[in-house]
This record gives sequence, C-alpha cells and structure tokens, in this order.
Amino acid sequence: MSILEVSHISKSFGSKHVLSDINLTFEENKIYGLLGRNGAGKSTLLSVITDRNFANNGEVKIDSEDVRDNDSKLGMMYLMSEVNLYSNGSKLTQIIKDSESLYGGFNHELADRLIKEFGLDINQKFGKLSTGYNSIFKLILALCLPVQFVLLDEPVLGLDANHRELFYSELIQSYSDNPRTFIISTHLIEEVANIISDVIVLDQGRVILNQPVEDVLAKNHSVVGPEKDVKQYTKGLNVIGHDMIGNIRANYVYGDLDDRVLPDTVQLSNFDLQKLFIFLTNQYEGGTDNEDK
Ligand SMILES: Nc1ncnc2c1ncn2[C@@H]1O[C@H](COP(=O)(O)OP(=O)(O)OP(=O)(O)O)[C@@H](O)[C@H]1O
Repeated sequence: MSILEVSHISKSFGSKHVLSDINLTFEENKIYGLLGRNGAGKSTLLSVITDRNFANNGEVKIDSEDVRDNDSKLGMMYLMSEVNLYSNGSKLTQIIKDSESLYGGFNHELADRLIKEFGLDINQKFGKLSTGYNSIFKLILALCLPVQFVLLDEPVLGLDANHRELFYSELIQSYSDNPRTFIISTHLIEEVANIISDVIVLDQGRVILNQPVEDVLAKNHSVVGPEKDVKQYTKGLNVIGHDMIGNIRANYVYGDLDDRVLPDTVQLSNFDLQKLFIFLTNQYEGGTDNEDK
C-alpha cells in the first residue's frame, strides 16, 4: 500500500508565485482529476512531484520517504506530459526497450493491443509522430510501465474524438485489471467526470477543492423558480452562481441545505462538476456569488 504525500510545496519562477503551500495526499488505487484554469500551476505541480522541477519549499514523499534524488521512489511514478523526454531520432521500439529496462518491466501484451487499436506505426522515429500520435505513444508507455502512480498531464492533447473515447475505455480497463493511482490533469472535465474518484481544483497556485467526486456532487444544488422565491429559499446558503431566464432564476448552491421548507414554486436538482468548476474559478470572489449575500 503506497501513499504519495505532497507537503507545503511552494514554487516561484522569479517573483511569480506559481504554487503556494500545496498539501495533498494521493491514496492507493484512486483516480484523481487535477483541474485548474490555464496557468493555475497543474503542470508545475506534476513536475515537482516527479522531481523534474525543484520546489522552493516543501517535500514530496512516497511511503514517508522523500522522492528527491531517490531512484527507487521516482521509479514508482511515470509522468506523461507535453514535455518530450525522448530524442526525436529514437525509434519507438528503442524507447520502449530503454523504458522497460529503466522501470524494470513493460506490459507487452497490452502495448501490442493498444498499438493495433490506435493504429500506431511502431517502426517510426519519435520526432516524426504527429501531435496526436505523440500523445498516444506516451499514453501507451504510461499504461504499460509497472508504476504505482501514473501522472497524466493533458493526456488527450491532439487526440481525435474516437481516440479519446478509446483511451478513456482503455484507461478504465487497465485500472480494473491492475488497480493503481492515477492523477489526470485536464481541461476536459465532462470527459473525465465519470472516471475520476476524487477532484482537486487548483486556482492561482492554491488548492481550492479536494474531495471525492461523490461528496462534491452531493453538495451541488441548483434551485430554480421565480426570482423572489429562489432568493428567499437560498438566503444564507453558499450561493456560488446564478442564471436568469426571463423571470426564472437558478441559484447554484455549494454545500448542505438545512431543513428549510422548499416552496412549491421552487425546484431542486443537482448540477455537474464542470459548472461547479466554472463558478469556483470564475469571477466570484472566494467562490461566493456576492449578489445573493
Ligand atoms: N519554466 C518556467 N519559467 C517561468 N514561468 C513558468 C515556467 N513554467 C511555468 N511557468 C509559469 O507558471 C504558471 C503556471 O504554469 P503551469 O504550466 O504549471 O500551469 P497549468 O495549470 O499547467 O496551465 P495550462 O492549463 O495552461 O497548461 C504560468 O504562469 C506559467 O507561465
């Protein structure tokens, strides 16, 4: 049972604070969605976790051991990202061989199937791959190397819709055949919403949400009805956004509803992860729709 712990990580580039006191625990066999707007610090965090980038403060540990310069712990993680670790002149078959010896194993059976399903020409050189196939090749490495922690930074970059669907279904299959921990950084929230078990939202270098998806969704309430009734019903609740269509108002509440009585004119339902993300990271100061306060 391995646990990855990120404690008090801060990172600046010059005077720009990119990560501020990040504390996260990644448990065994969970699939985490790492969400955040452009520039929120997701890639920087993943590169710090895998020791490709140095933090100014804090530490990253696997099973209580610092991962920095620690080959046995670093060998438990694979980061698939836009940054290319492989030289353009290397053949894909050679990269697989080198990775296999570096990580001490490779699931050739799965790789052969994925290569066929995605239509990847394995005899090419890395530098000749199109953007989509560059991602596909790195995804195959990520799924086939024997690591406990698979970190995917924008994994479906450049993949067409068919290949994205294929990837998500292969990810679920691979996870159920061989449960391990995945951290998936993505902007395609709707596409991963049914795959991830936990959601982490970074906003300007800080963690603003870190919860099981189930718990998050249970706290998302949309309250729809005549404006006056909706405002009255949601008074004092954590309203994080609203919409108006004519006289009908939707207030979006994040949090528990107390036992207040729901008027007949007002309807309650749940809203999705993407809408929550937009409200939490949008213009509402501190995630609260101040107009309703
Ligand atoms: N090597 C670097 N030197 C200077 N600034 C950097 C460097 N790497 C990242 N940054 C800055 O750090 C901030 C966070 O970047 P990062 O790539 O981690 O964000 P992100 O959440 O992954 O964004 P995106 O979703 O757009 O890929 C950005 O403002 C970026 O310009």
